[in-house]
Amino acid sequence: MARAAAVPQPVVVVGAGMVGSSVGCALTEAGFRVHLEDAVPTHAQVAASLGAGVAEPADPDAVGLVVVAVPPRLLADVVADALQRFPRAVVTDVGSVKSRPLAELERRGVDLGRYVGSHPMAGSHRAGPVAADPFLFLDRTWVVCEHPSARPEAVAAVEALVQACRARLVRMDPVEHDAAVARVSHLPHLVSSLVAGGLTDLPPEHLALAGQGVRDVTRIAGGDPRLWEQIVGMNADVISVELQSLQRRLERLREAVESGPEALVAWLEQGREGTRRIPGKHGGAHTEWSRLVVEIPDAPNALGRLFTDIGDAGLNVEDITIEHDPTRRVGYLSLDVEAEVQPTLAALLSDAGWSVEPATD
Ligand SMILES: NC(=O)c1ccc[n+]([C@@H]2O[C@H](COP(=O)([O-])OP(=O)(O)OC[C@H]3O[C@@H](n4cnc5c(N)ncnc54)[C@H](O)[C@@H]3O)[C@@H](O)[C@H]2O)c1
Ligand SMILES: O=C(O)C(=O)C[C@]1(C(=O)O)C=C[C@@H](O)C=C1
Repeated sequence: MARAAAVPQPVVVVGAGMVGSSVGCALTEAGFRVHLEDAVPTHAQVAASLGAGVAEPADPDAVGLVVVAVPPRLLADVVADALQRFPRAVVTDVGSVKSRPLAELERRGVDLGRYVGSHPMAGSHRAGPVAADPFLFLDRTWVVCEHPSARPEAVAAVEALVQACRARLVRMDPVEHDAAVARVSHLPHLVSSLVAGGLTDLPPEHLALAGQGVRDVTRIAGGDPRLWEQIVGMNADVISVELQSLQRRLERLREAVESGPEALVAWLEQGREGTRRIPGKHGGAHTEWSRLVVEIPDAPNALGRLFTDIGDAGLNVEDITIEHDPTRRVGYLSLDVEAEVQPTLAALLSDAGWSVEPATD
């Protein structure tokens, strides 16, 4: 694989959890030397065993780049410590909030010439090194938050990191970043938690009716509460204003529900318009895929045979998800494809003996 220019090596990742290990895997895959550190030594060892780098310490004077991937409230401490321990290294962090850690470092009078914060807009509700994914950042947005004291070579090194992880670089000032993520990441998480929390007192026979809709709305609520408390707490001022605005909109929504179809349709239209304004996951225009669901029998190599048949069809599959039916010994593979491709792929897979259904969700 081609090596991206100018990531200063070796790289140290401090915090070998989900994001840190994924950075380690992506950089190792791209040919860079990575050393892993974690307050919990087994995390660094597990990450190393998954291909994220080595768990041995680096020579501090030789280190070119440090990527800090610890929980948000620890960012300022760990960044300050890294700037001291690695005297020649550029230091970045991947924290979900950018203004508060920077302000804290400035307040302490730390020389920030070698520090530039950043934030990959890719993640998961899973935590720890076992969730490491070398492709986590592929074509995803990664924000680099320059600040007035940052040296140009430090900015260039962090931008090279983004490139090496094959992400899409976006430059943004830390305050604007925090305002943007409050609306596109933090508020959605809180609303997801609110909806999911409302399910806890439902009787099992009502929960048995749960379809894909509630699963889509609540997936992110499965994230680590200790991590999300820190993300939300570090951006609380902005999020508080967002919540007040949500509260007013909820009140108007209630009035619309009570007042009849016209007003409610306007709300639902606006919601649909919002979904269309979200760019595709990989930065392209929003696309509505058509979905096919294929039943996978509980038989040796069934999945392997299915992938071979999909490959033989020669058609582009945009996304896949696999689910298991706990009551029958089968799984379901959902294939997202362009609408015009769906009937052809359905016919080819049916001809190959698969049970195929179109899906509307
Ligand atoms: N979860 C996401 O989807 C996501 C996405 C982008 C960015 N982030 C940000 O990335 C950072 C890490 O999040 P994560 O999801 O990887 O969490 P995680 O819990 O999977 O990993 C955090 C790791 O940091 C380690 N750690 C804690 N204190 C430490 C210290 N003082 N020194 C060294 N290691 C220490 C923990 O042991 C753990 O292995 C957070 O700042 C988060 O805001 C998270
Ligand atoms: O995919 C998820 O599970 C996420 O929540 C990832 C997500 C987000 O997109 O909001 C969450 C927090 C991070 O700071 C960046 C990315």
